[in-house]
Amino acid sequence: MQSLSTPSPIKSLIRPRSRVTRVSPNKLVLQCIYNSDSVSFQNGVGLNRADWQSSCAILASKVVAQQQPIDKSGSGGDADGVADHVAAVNGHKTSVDLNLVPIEKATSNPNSNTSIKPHQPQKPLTITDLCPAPMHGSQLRVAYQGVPGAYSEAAAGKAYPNCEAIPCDQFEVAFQAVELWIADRAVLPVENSLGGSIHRNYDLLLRHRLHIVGEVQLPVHHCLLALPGVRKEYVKRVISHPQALAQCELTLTKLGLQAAREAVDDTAGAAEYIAANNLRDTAAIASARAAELYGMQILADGIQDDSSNVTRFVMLAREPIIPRMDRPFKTSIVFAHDKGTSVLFKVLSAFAFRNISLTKIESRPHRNRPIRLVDDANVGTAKHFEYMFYVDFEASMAEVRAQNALAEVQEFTSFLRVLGSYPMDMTPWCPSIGDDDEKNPF
Ligand SMILES: O=C(O)C(=O)C[C@]1(C(=O)O)C=C[C@@H](O)C=C1
Repeated sequence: MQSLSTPSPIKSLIRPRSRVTRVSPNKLVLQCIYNSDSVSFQNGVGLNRADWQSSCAILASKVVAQQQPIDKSGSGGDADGVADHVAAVNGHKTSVDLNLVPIEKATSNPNSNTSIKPHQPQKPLTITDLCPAPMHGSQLRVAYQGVPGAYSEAAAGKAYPNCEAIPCDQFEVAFQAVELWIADRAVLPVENSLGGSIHRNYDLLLRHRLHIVGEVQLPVHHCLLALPGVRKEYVKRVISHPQALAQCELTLTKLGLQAAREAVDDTAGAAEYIAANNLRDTAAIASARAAELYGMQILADGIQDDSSNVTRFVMLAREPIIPRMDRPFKTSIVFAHDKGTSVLFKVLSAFAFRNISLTKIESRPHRNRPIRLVDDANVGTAKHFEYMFYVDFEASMAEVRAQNALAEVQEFTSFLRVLGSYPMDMTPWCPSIGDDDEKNPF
């Protein structure tokens, strides 16, 4: 991954949340080259960061004006029959546009670096052209939440080696950066083996229209950082991302720290904050890379409560990938039902009957209708909480059994969306260094 000299993250001033719309490929005017010191747009005009941010806001508002509403007629072209099926289940056949190479627009938009020059020979599209899967190219811009040194930055580098990692100050901004073509992908955490689900990202997956195109699992090895010369006994406060605090809770207690815990936006941001404010009574939980970047010393190494601490990140793109069957795939869906949780057993049985393993199930409040009143003449009125259910299962949407399972699920549910069908992260398991055999599992 290209190393960044600590650029500050994109702030949430980009624009209000994106509507269900799609920016067409010729809106690449929004593509910015984001450097550590200054940012220049494709036309070469140099800008400082403040200019860049306000330019983003202006450009963003232009894009909103130019965006086309989603074609609800179902006439959008999909890459093949499988993608057709996915889109149909999604209930929004809009996203895959075969016109990936805007040939006609080449002459009308000379500034666009994506247009094919008229004299270039035209190569036929191949399966790779249709698949916005990892390009491993140096130009791929990948949005993550946090500042350099955050685990999310490392996850972006693992998912897309040689990418240009773009820091964002909030998860939502990372979604927006992709929707606005400021970034090509976002890499965001969804769950940790100790801390559990990152609920915010589950909610955002539903509110935005990005597609999961991959996953990456990152072993998370935490360090306790303080300014050089600070001893453990001086530490009165430990600050970090809430997930990191949760992942180190037992060890912090064992270290005998008499310190209050305080949550901040990200682990590396905590280190940066201590360094910037010369806080000699405060320590951060963050990575060894954050220590290096912000001139901190490592007071304790490997302080996660379990050496096999791992965070799962999803890779998000504007377009889905075409599901395949030549390697293990996972599919993520979200569904709800008017009649509430009673449908859950039926839905899950659609997978069980086909021998499809579930790898994850999560429920979140149904934002549009959080409470359902159930009247019973004899007993009175009961209030049931309503949920959205998120399920990951081990099959590709290219498999008939997965298509049949989803067809059945669709019958049982009032809402169903396929968030993505994508290759499973099969990288060999390598837990953090350290032996936690003696640690209490509870
Ligand atoms: O704060 C960071 O460094 C992050 O990348 C965020 C985050 C998370 O949200 O879970 C990522 C991995 C670790 O689990 C701890 C924190």
